[in-house]
Amino acid sequence: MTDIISPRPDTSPSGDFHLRPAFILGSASPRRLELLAQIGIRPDQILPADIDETPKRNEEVRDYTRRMAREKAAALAGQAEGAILCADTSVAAGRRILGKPVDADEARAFLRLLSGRRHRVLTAVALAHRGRLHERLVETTIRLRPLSPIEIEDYIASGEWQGKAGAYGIQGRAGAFVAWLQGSYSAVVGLPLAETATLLAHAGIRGTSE
Ligand SMILES: Cc1cn([C@H]2C[C@H](O)[C@@H](COP(=O)(O)OP(=O)(O)OP(=O)(O)O)O2)c(=O)[nH]c1=O
Repeated sequence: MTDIISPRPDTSPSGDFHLRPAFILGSASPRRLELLAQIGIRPDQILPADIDETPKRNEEVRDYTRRMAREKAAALAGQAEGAILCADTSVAAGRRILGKPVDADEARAFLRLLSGRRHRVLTAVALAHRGRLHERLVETTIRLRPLSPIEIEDYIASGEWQGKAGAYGIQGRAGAFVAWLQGSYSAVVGLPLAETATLLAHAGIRGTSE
C-alpha cells in the first residue's frame, strides 16, 4: 500500500505530518474531476476504467448502477495502490435503463421518452481502500418539462447529449428542461458530493484550500 506523507494544514498548523493514502480517481469523466475540485480534492492520479457496461437481462437499475461502480473499482484495484474512487450514473425511465446514447437517433429517442416525464437518476460511488470496498448509492428523482420537437432537435445539434446517461446534462443547456428535482444535484452531474466527501474522509482524504 502506497501512502503519501503530507502536511494537513487544516488539522496541523504546527506542521505535524499525517499519513494519507495516494488518491486515484478511476474515471475519464471531466465532470467528476471538476466536482472533486469544487470541494478542494485533487487526485494524485487519474486512471479511467474500461469495463463492459451492458446491463444483464432484467437487471434492476439500482443493482446495475452499483455493479458498474464496483466493477470499475475492481478493474483498477490491481493497477494502482492507494484509495481508488469510481462512480457510475444511470437514468431509469420506469424499469428501462438509459445509459449513454450510442448515436443521435438514440439520444433523440431518450429525450422523447423523458420529455414531460418523471424519471430517476442513480449514482453509485465505490471506494476501494486497504482491500475493502466502501459504497454509496444516491437516487434523485427529476421531472423534465414537456419538450417540443424543435427543442429536442436543437439539443441534439448542440452535441451536449454525448457521453451523458439519459442523453442530457443537467449542468448545461438541459438545465432549462428541468421542471423539478428531488435528491442530489451533484449526483446527477456524476458524483454525490456529501456522500463522496464522507467516504473519502474515512480514508483520510480531505479537501484543502490550496
Ligand atoms: C444525467 C446526467 C449524466 N451526466 C453524465 C455523468 C457521467 O459522466 C455520465 C454517465 O456515464 P458513466 O458511465 O457514469 O461515466 P463516464 O463514462 O462519463 O466516466 P467513467 O466511467 O470513466 O467515470 O453521464 C451528466 O454529466 N449530467 C447529467 O445530467
